Amino acid sequence: MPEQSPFDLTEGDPFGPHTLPYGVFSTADAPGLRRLGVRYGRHVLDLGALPDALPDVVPAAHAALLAADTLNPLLAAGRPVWQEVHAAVRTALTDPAHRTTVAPLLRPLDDVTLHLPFDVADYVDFYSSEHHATNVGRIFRPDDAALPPNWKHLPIGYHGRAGTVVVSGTPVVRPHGQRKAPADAAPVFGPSTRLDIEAEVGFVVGTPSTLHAPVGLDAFRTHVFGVCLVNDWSARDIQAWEYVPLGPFLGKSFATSVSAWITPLDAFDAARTAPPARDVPPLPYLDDTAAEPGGLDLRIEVRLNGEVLSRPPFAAMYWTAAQQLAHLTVNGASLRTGDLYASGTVSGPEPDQLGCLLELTRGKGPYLQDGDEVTLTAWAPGPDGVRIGLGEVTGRVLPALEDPAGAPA
Ligand SMILES: O=C(O)/C=C/C(=O)CC(=O)CC(=O)O
Ligand SMILES: [Ca+2]
Ligand SMILES: [Mg+2]
Repeated sequence: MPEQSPFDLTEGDPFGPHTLPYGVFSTADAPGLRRLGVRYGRHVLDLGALPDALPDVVPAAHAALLAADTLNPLLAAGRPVWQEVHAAVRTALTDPAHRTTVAPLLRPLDDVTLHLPFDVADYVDFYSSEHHATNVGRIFRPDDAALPPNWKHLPIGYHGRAGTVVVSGTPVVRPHGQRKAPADAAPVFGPSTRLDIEAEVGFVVGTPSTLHAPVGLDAFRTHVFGVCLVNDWSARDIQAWEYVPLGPFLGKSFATSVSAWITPLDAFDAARTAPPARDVPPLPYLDDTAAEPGGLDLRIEVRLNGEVLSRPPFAAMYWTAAQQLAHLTVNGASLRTGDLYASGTVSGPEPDQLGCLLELTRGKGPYLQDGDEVTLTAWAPGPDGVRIGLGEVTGRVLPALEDPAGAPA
């Protein structure tokens, strides 16, 4: 069989010219050298080499951004530059006149190592699925109303730990911590026995904002560069004991996995959809009734050791990413390039649409075992019936370390 050209994508490939996600890669011949890349089919375009190869297509002014070893300089450059770079990449990959020049810059995906694509500044996690919040409320707080009284007035969130955001493929060591079941007399310390996943979608901030200048709903596209997949690993036993009254802490800060590819926001224009009807009118800064549809029709799939566990529908999220950003900054807090905020666990109304094991097993387990591998994938409808792939976020659970907090010798 003749070798297939990297430009001839398989029919229905979700990484065609309408997707073009950005990442960071290295190759075996220079493992210490990280380079920006764009995924095209089963190949990665070496972005750093593009300005020299195609000076008439890529503005020379962008050469330094593209030669960086992380996406942050490109993220910081702002939306007009994102659009210029995108247009140049698309031309490079789709105009047959450039094939001979571009072909040597395409590396087979199987030959590269993918890295965390951006330096994460702040990390925030929301709680914006009504189905998830209702289910978790019933399990964690059976004597209270399932949704707290503030839930339909603001997108609840908490600040997570940016330094432990890891790229897809990074193993996750089972964390140690304190836990105490209601019937226990005292807490015990040890490896989590209720390690869980949370299937989420992440939004990556490019353009920073200034202190005291809230980012309104209409400025979402100015600031948000793109979308990734997130697995917010959660130790339910640690979480249940520690979270009152300040919220999640060590039960979630040990690792948060993100996909290696960040897909530009504009790739999801055909996937925009109206969010569910809000039965409580939001305050003006969150009122999106006059705005462009803020929901996104992303179809997520959760697999445990290869077997499909559920298919959470992102279109069912109550609060949108634009509302989350407006809320995140309404007190005057500023955004930094590389801020990551995640949607919160995505769950739909059906039993096979739940985004975590806590819900899938109604709080009874089983939870993750050592050696288990969890993979989230997703796609969205694109123009003309094509699929926009979000890649995957995968991670395997490694056994807990031996007594990491043992008494000093
Ligand atoms: O309701 C709670 O006490 C806790 C909920 C979560 O663990 C969810 C969380 O991290 C936010 C989310 O992913 O929706
Ligand atoms: Ca979460
Ligand atoms: Mg986490």
